[in-house]
Amino acid sequence: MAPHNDAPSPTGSYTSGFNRLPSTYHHSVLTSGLMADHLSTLEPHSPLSSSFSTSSETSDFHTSRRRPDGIQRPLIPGVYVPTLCFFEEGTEDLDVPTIARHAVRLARAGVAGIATQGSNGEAVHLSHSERRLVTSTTRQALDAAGFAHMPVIVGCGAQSTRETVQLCRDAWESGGDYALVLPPSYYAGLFAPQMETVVKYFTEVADASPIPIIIYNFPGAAGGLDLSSDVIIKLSQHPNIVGVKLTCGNTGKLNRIASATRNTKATTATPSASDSTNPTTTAQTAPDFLVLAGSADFTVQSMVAGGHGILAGLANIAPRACVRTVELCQSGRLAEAQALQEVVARGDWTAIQGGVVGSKSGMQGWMGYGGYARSPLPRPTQEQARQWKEGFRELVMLEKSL
Ligand SMILES: N[C@@H](CC=O)C(=O)O
Repeated sequence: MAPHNDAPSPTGSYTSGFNRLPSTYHHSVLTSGLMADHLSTLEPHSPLSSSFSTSSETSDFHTSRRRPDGIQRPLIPGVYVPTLCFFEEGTEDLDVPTIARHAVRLARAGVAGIATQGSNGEAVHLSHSERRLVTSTTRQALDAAGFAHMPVIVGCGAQSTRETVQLCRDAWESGGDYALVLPPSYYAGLFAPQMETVVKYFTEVADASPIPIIIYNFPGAAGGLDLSSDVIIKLSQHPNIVGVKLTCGNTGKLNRIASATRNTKATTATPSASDSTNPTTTAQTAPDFLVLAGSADFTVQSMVAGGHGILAGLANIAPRACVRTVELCQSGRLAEAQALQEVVARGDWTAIQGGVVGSKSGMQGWMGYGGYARSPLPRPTQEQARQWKEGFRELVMLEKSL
């Protein structure tokens, strides 16, 4: 394998506010059965103000949010998996049964939630209608397997505010509960200084989105754009911005964000009684603002720094190892967590170097499914496939032992 540095990059790693909707959108959604094209309802928004809401607006945000299916899915601490997307080998069409099966496998392993169309989900390779199909397939598969309580996060970042809002609306209509939003970066050189353009973008998206926003800070996938703790803390005050995924790997930043956003409000997950396979045996507290590490290789560091878990691609391959590492941290057994973390971090180095190509190849080698990324990403040679499989060996052995 070619040498890489340790900086996360999409080339190597792959990688409700329902009550806050513009009134015309409320009306449009409620009268259209949720299925109409809502582009015509886009409206200009108020200019950015220094604070977003009063405490009374935010105090019952989680409990006031309602899905069309009536189920609330708070973001509890734990492991969230940005799922790989699967394609038929010859046609590169979506492999819908495998998408469904994979989501259920992860849910049964004890993860807290699923994220479609993250970097591992090849969002940039999918049309809008394919994105909707992946999300609705995931939602339906989880429901059918008894995981109706499990939140689905949907990657919705795009280069314009308009398209991002549309993707958020598509995500909501497809069954998504939260939108993971990477800032636009193609025209970053033209942005106003001091991140004003980025703050305005997130504010307008959050104002218009029918589902809450999770900020995705991944400089390697955003032309180097790295949101500071000041910017993220400011955005966290918006009632429809409820979390952050930090793939920047900056645990100092994570610590500042976790401490500034802690305990402004709390709610609890209340799994449905009919959810017979729900692994959550007791109600868990959902933080006001969910702070997640964006890679599995700094899970323990993040938990010690006040984080709530991870949203990490490696959990596609080793969900139990990731869940166990988080659980050990939660129960204060840090030496045991660290022992697992070392194996997880070594496995993640293979995932970081191989990205979606290497992760799919390793999954194919160990689990018998995975296939290939969409063209033009290369298909590994036999020798490369052997190397990707070998790179995950130690981690897969750990996974099988749990
Ligand atoms: N390394 C990351 C890449 C994306 O954020 C991951 O594990 O998902």
